[in-house]
Amino acid sequence: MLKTVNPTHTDAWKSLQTHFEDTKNTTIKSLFASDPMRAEKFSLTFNEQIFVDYSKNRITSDTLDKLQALAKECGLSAAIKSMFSGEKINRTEDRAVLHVALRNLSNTPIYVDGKNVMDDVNAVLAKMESFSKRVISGEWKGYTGKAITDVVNIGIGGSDLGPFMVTEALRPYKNHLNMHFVSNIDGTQMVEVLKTVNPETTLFLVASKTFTTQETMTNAQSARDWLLKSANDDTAVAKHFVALSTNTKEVAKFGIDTANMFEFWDWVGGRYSLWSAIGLSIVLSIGFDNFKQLLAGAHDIDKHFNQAPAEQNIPLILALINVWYNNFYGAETETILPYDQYMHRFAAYFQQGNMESNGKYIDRNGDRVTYSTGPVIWGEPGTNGQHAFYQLIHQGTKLIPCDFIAPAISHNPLGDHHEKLLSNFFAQTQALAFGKTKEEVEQEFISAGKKLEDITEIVPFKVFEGNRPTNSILIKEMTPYTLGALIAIYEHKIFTQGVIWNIFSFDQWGVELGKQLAGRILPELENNEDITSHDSSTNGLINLYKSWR
Ligand SMILES: O=P(O)(O)OC[C@H]1O[C@H](O)[C@@H](O)[C@@H](O)[C@@H]1O
Repeated sequence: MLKTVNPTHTDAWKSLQTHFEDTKNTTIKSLFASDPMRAEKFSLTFNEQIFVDYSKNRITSDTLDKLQALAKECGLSAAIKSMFSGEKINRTEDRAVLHVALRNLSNTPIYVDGKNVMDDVNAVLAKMESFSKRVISGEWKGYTGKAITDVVNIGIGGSDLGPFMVTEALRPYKNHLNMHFVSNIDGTQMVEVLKTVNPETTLFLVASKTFTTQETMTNAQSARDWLLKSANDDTAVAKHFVALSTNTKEVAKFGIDTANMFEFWDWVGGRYSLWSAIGLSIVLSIGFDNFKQLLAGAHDIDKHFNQAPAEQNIPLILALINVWYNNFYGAETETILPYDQYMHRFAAYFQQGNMESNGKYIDRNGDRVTYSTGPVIWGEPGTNGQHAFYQLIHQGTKLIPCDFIAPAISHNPLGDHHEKLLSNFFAQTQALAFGKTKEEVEQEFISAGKKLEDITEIVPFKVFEGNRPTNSILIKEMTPYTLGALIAIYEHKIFTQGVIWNIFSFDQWGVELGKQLAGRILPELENNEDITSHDSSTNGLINLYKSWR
């Protein structure tokens, strides 16, 4: 069972507070100087393929022990058991949280309401496999008898970000099918995609857990109209539209044959759904065997998270380190910085994963929390970020813990590009941790033939105080397996933090109010009447829009 514990009332929290006061002036530099074994002590390897170095943090063994005690007092072990055993831990929606069942390749039974969910999971996987084989081989034909060349995934949020991020990250594994993703209600995105595809050879995947999301339904309707303009025959829809959803009724209502529906279940959260039928675009892009490798990587992390001792548990340690910065140092944000162009959507993916999960101010008792919860997540691929926002990370006034991620082996070994890329990956965490002292700056000037009296004014600007915390995650090669594992590491990090912060990580009520208000405003935009029903700002904006359109 999920215990509800106010983390700030635990003994561990109090002890961490004292520990923080005692150690807050210790620098990463001094921690390295006092322990030649530090990097070895503060790093872990997963399956000889993912190496996590967390030594460049403002932590000691003592810090980690106290953070581990906090996780324990907050009931983490029991919470993990509750999730994996299908308990309804998403209490505000009365649902189990079982993305782990979707990749449970061990096939051990997992029960929800007395039913083993693995039967349904395996049946849908088999359906995805046979369907994808038919599409990839060209056996599945469009309405004029031609094979499919283009796949358009229509979905938003969790029904877009995961599949798009993964298909991009695994581009080296992709087949001949051209993949497109349309999420935005802005007609521009759909129009631009439709310009590049042929109705005779395009397959649309309508991806929506609820099948009621305004953006997705509007985009799907426009795509359907576009197809029928060419096909002139309703039966073409069955050859060009499939649905990925939990809502059979709405799928049928939309006019998609439920035989072409790939089902998933209410115990799959949208932002955790890339492992489900929502991953069909991934399967079509890289083939079922590669998709299974993605599941295998995640499943192996599930086992690791469940079984590895606390001091060797990668998701747990990463979660604890960021609780330390978030709740004791007052850090507000975290960056994810992949040194891999294929992973250009990875930070965006975990922006939803993390911020929709842990962006909550109500605790599990329904009370307002008195401490900071989920951080702001942001990031861009290196080295682009270096030439954009790293200035602030190096010399700004804010503490920004960073995760650096890079593959050791490149899929595109072009000249010395990868060595150059990785030299930046190594250099940045070094610069952030150790900085550059006044003396070092002066020495550099002197070596370049300058006189001390001529440079005193410029010196302060060139000093880097360092002590900026980072994790380095070095991946042997970005494969479906290692990507699956990496995603699952971040998922379990989010879960762990949600347990410590005593919040419900698997609902998302915060997205509802805006939707509700947009629903009220939409009919007001249909005429040219002056609007007076809102506050003066909203009225003014609507009325100006109406006069300008
Ligand atoms: O898959 P759906 O039902 O279309 O939802 C799409 C998105 O809608 C909302 O913004 C939230 O509920 C997200 O978690 C979800 O991913």
